[in-house]
Amino acid sequence: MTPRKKLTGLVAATITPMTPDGKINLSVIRQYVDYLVNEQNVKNIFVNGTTGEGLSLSIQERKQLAEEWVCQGKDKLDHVIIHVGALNLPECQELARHAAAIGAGGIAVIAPFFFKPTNKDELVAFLQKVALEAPEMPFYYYHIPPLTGVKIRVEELLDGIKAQIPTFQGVKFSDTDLLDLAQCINKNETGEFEFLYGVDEQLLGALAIGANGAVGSTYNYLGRQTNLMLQAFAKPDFALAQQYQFLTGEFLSFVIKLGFGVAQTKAVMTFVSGIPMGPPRLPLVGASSEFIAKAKAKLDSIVWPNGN
Ligand SMILES: CC(=O)N[C@H](C=O)[C@@H](O)[C@H](O)[C@H](O)CO
Ligand SMILES: CC(=O)C(=O)O
Repeated sequence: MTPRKKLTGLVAATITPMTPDGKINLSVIRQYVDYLVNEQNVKNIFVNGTTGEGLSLSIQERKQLAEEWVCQGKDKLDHVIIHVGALNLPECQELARHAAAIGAGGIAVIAPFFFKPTNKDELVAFLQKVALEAPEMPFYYYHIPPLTGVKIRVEELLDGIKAQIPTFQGVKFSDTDLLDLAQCINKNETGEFEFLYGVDEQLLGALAIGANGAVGSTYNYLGRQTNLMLQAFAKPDFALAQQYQFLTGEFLSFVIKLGFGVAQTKAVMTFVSGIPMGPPRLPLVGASSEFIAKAKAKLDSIVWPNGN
């Protein structure tokens, strides 16, 4: 495998822009890439995941999106990771081969969540079959038990993983179990793997435990401020880092009380960036105008440290 730049810092879980009549809207992706790089200082993306409604898209749509993101991200983005998870193995494998063919920077796979793996060996067997289809691509396991219901601890999964999945590169860890994360990081003594945290509300806690970076939906529109939190943490200026986490948390706890998911994320990104993200796809339904007005007023009311 060719040497690659380590994946650290922020990764935006991209939204899938849609037209008012519900088709994927590739035409704004170029602008979206420029916005992330220039306005949010975010140079890594995670495509077709939860935020991207990846599991609500057809295989054809997922391929078109992956191609467009890779193409528009060329020479602008550092890492383009494509989520290729699905409920059936042949589709995962097809998407993995496709990601490799178009020159993506890595692939990620969620645990299948209709028929679920019941133990580590079953999960690894599934992941291995996908990884083998893209033998040159860094492979990430996407751990998101609140959505998959697959609660197999990542720490357990890591044992002997390299022997089974030689391309294994790390985990997108979207769970609040910081004990599991800590034990993963403790096992990763040589630093060969990357642990990217996925609960944006408590990233600072995960950084203290040793997470290498973060993948999340909020880095689409709060990437700039979260980058300042990462800088403050690295300095270290913990008081300043806490200020940023408290303030992003203030916004998130406000919108979570109103009901917050991918549909609302699309609306927030639309008013913050000015790029039309369009409606979500059923079963998700669009955010109400009341939600949008309240969320916008809340975000506008936040006073960031040093005016940043
Ligand atoms: C369930 C879900 O979508 N999780 C995202 C990433 O994994 C997060 O980025 C959240 O959207 C974010 O933490 C806001 O709750
Ligand atoms: C949030 C996240 O990482 C995803 O959309 O998959």
